[in-house]
Amino acid sequence: MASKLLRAVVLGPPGSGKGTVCQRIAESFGLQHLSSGHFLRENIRAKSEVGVLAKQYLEQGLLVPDHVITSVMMMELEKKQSQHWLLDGFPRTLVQAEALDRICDLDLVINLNIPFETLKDRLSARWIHPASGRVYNMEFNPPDVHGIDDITGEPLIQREDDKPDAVAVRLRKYKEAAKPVIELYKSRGVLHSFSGTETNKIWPYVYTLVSSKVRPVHSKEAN
Ligand SMILES: Nc1ccn([C@@H]2O[C@H](COP(=O)(O)OP(=O)(O)OP(=O)(O)O)[C@@H](O)[C@H]2O)c(=O)n1
Ligand SMILES: Nc1nc2c(ncn2[C@@H]2O[C@H](COP(=O)(O)OP(=O)(O)O)[C@@H](O)[C@H]2O)c(=O)[nH]1
Repeated sequence: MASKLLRAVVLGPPGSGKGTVCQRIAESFGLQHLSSGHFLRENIRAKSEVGVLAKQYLEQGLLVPDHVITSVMMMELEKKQSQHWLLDGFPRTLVQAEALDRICDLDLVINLNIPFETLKDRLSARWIHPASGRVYNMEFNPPDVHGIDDITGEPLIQREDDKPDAVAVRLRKYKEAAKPVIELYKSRGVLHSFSGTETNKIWPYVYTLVSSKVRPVHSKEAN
């Protein structure tokens, strides 16, 4: 199998399971999972310059300006040059995709196609542990103790932008912005789309696809 470092992206609307799928890929293949939303929320908590600027956009379910998120991601990617990585939530627009093009050639783009009603239901039941970015769902993967993070014992919160009004705006904006990005990757032959309402059913196909590019951490072959 090629030893080239994997450069992969997971695309999909809010609630489509990007974070869930990326976490599984990261664990199974030892890849770095880089979530743009998580970096932005960390900056907001730290009240950094980027965080202060980004806060107003996230609260309204809007995208932060391209140059802001691009500079955050380029800084993070620079630190990970010698590792396999997987991007979650970036690129979100054609301008962001073009910026990413300037620093790497993508090997794989995974596109999650999930019905609108399913997205709305999932987001209203999503709870997160803000410090780590761990994601729970009151039906799909509830915490051991209601409202409490399994690992740290700290309280879980619901994101402001998971409230119904913000969700509708986010989903509409996603469609508009993502269309040219999906077209670009399709035209390059790197796009792989997966449709369905359950992550557990999509996951085996994603696993097989990623296995064709990187060796799983726990496979017999790897031991
Ligand atoms: N390239 C990006 C990525 C994220 N965001 C902002 O960060 C928020 C949260 O991003 P993320 O965690 O990726 O969330 P969504 O995909 O919107 O939802 P999710 O966790 O639900 O993927 C977005 O709504 C948006 O305001 C952005 O402006 N530009
Ligand atoms: N009911 C259900 N919830 C899921 C499924 N897959 C993921 N989730 C939950 O749906 C929410 C959105 O998933 P997440 O991975 O955060 O999606 P993202 O917004 O695309 O990153 C989270 O609360 C997940 O725990 C699934 O197959 N069924």
